[in-house]
Amino acid sequence: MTATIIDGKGFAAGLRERIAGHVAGLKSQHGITPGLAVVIVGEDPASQVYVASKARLTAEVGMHSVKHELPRETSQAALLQLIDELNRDDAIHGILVQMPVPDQIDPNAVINAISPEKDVDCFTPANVGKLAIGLPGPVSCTPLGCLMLLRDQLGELSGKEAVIIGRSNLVGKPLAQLLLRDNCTVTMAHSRTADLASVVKRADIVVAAAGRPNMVKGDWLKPGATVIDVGINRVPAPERGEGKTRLVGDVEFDSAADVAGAITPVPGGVGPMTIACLLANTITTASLLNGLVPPKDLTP
Ligand SMILES: Nc1nc2c(c(=O)[nH]1)N[C@@H](CN(C=O)c1ccc(C(=O)N[C@@H](CCC(=O)O)C(=O)O)cc1)CN2
Repeated sequence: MTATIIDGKGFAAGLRERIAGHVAGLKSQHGITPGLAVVIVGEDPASQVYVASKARLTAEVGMHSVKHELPRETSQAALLQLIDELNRDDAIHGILVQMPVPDQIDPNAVINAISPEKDVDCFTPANVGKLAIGLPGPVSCTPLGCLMLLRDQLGELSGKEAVIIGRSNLVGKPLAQLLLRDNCTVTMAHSRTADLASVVKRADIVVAAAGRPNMVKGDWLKPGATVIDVGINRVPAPERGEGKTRLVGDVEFDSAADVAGAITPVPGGVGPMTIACLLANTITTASLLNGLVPPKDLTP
């Protein structure tokens, strides 16, 4: 293995320390305690873990942290009613509804119910539009985390060839906007891209966000490429015992690490950045809601 391992977990810890400093500043200089409400509907085990971490880390940086756990059978109307209350609650500056939601709830109805001013996921059409044209506002959490890691690793991104595999609203599309802003030449690849391996081969930056375990192989990569693996896939791990599982990314780590210049691991890469950037966005929305300029180090 020759690649540098990008320590997303460590970077996220440092980012949370800086965020704690900004929280202290907002409290002491402006009397504002940023508040984040996280909402989960149902008992999906992975979502429960993520939501518990979000609530705990929100409190750890000194913010007001609220968690709403609703039963699986909650109606859409009941969820929209809660969102409406949170929209009107002055102690809350950020609202996050954990995705996915159960089938009886339309995710678009949920997203559209959240006030764009408190939309810390950057899911609402208003904020997606602001991101596209570069206006201040929250930035999609996982893409912002990827951008921070890339800037930290490479310094200047201008002129780099970036290939993003996956065109989701959550990761692929917003990350393309951010990399374009940093003057990368961006190619969006997806399940219908012809000869994906040769498209990836020309990239200085490869972002794998396809949701397919171990899809990107080492021999697809340009030597020295920087690889950001957004995939979080739980696969069987019989070597650990019967019924055991382990997490893998969308990149075949061992073969990729022999060719790449730098690579994020799974776990410990992009995942922890997603939650740290959620906290960063809460500082951004708390600042904007109070007529303040958000801290430069938390925004793209
Ligand atoms: N409303 C939202 N829902 C979802 C989002 C989101 O950004 N907003 N993203 C994903 C899940 N996600 C955050 O909610 C998330 C995924 C993974 C991690 C993380 O830290 N992963 C660890 C491994 C954890 C494990 O052992 O399972 C890692 O990669 O090191 C954080 C957040 C879907 N829903």
